[in-house]
Amino acid sequence: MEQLSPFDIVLFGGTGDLSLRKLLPALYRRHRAGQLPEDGRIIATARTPMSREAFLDRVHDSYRERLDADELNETEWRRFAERLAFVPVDATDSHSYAQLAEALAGRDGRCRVFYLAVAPGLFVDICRNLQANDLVTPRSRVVLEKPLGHDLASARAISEQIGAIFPEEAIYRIDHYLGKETVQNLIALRFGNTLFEPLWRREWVRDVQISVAEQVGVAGRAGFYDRTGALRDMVQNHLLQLLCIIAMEPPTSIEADAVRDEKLKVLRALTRLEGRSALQNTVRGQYRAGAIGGQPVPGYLDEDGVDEDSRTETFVAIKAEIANWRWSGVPFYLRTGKRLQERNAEIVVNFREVPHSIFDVTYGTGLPNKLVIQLQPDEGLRLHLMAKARGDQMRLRPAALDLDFAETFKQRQADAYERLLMDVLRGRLTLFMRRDELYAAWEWIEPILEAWNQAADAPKPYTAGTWGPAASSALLGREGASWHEEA
Ligand SMILES: NC(=O)C1=CN([C@@H]2O[C@H](COP(=O)(O)OP(=O)(O)OC[C@H]3O[C@@H](n4cnc5c(N)ncnc54)[C@H](OP(=O)(O)O)[C@@H]3O)[C@@H](O)[C@H]2O)C=CC1
Ligand SMILES: O=C1O[C@H](COP(=O)(O)O)[C@@H](O)[C@H](O)[C@H]1O
Repeated sequence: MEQLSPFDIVLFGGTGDLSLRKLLPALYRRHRAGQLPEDGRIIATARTPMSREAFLDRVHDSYRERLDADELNETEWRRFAERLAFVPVDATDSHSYAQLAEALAGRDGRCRVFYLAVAPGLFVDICRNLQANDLVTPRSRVVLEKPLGHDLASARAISEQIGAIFPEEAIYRIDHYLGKETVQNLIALRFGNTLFEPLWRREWVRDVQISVAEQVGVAGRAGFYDRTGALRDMVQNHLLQLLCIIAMEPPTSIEADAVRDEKLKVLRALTRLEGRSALQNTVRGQYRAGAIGGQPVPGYLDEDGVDEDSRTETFVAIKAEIANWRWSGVPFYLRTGKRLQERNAEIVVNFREVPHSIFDVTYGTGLPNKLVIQLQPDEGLRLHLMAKARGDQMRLRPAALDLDFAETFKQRQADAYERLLMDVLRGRLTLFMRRDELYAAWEWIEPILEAWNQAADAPKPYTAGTWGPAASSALLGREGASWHEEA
């Protein structure tokens, strides 16, 4: 295991939901695994003043709530707590950085990470105030949480202002989907094997489906979500990044820019959906009251903090196309939504039918060959094939080759944030978005948003606990396809 050099992580938003639920548990787990150097420190900041003891109590309480009993070892917790400090900072007030400057004094030579787990409206203020207080050292890095902007103009404004303070190679734009183990396995599958590459193209692939279904609703973030919607919250970042990994050309190496160059080409090759074509190739939905797992759930418009006339989409389905030699004419269907029937994220590559069948009878429906890459809740790969059914007749039936990662590797599955935080500390940018990728993603998303804004209709209602509006199935149905739904 590569040794990390001593570091100081300054966690802005250190008392927020993301820090308590994801970031601080991720750091604790890596501490427990012995992967953090002795002198790695974490300085949490937030606007509300509190003592270090009160902060530690809050973190400990949240660990008790969230970590498995066997993970929260009290001796390890006490050792981990020695790394933690708390300093109140009002991000918008340059004078309030004095105490932080004191905590960092004499530590300029160490790796310094500013993790901005705060609303993006504070990003520029924080970076400017860090600079004004001489806290940005040559070994500093800044981690930016999503959403990076609300549209192309705001993404550019944030990026340019932060880019005036931190060089591009010190900016880590997080997309936690890239930290998911299966997404990296997809890179391994594509570029560590010769098997798939000859088939990975328009001649053999009928369509690709990328689907991220959630059972949760707005989960206490209604204020943010109602201004954002599913297209900005999930498609602009997570789904487009998955699409890039699936569709990109083989990079020359696993180095950051080699991979990011290829992802950028995919984003730039996406056929623009605007005006009528945006309306024809997308479906927007909004959930109504229903039931999930037998429990009644309210409709979106009844959620606390949601405008009663809201037209915000909680579901999106899109037929996208990539205009290049490899993928021309292959639909990439994207789908994501809240309050759907199951929590399930998967990528399905549907291969074409055999050009001529020599068999009289086939069992099963759908295409005979598909590769299903399961991201969550379980991680795995399943290759669907046709095989002969037992018996005297030559009858085919579907069969599958299964690779269950948990079973195969028998190691604890690391949370995406663990991997990404370690990459920040190691200075590895491969799994982070570059500025031009961010712009290219917004350039594709923006015309869709404009078309929706100009459309007279509202998002199509769907009942919570279903797979979204009927129009989502119709989007594929009109081309003789259907969403992959495995029993
Ligand atoms: N929560 C999640 O699951 C995810 C969140 N994100 C992104 O991460 C960021 C943080 O989200 P989340 O943790 O949910 O937000 P929360 O509202 O839970 O937390 C916000 C944090 O920011 C601090 N803060 C707010 N204003 C200031 C200020 N003026 N100066 C200093 N600190 C301030 C708050 O401290 P105080 O209360 O003392 O003001 C609090 O610690 C957002 O950009 C969000 O979009 C991204 C993906 C998932
Ligand atoms: O970024 C976000 O992601 C989560 C879904 O992440 P997952 O790892 O649980 O699949 C989503 O719920 C949230 O709205 C969005 O901001």
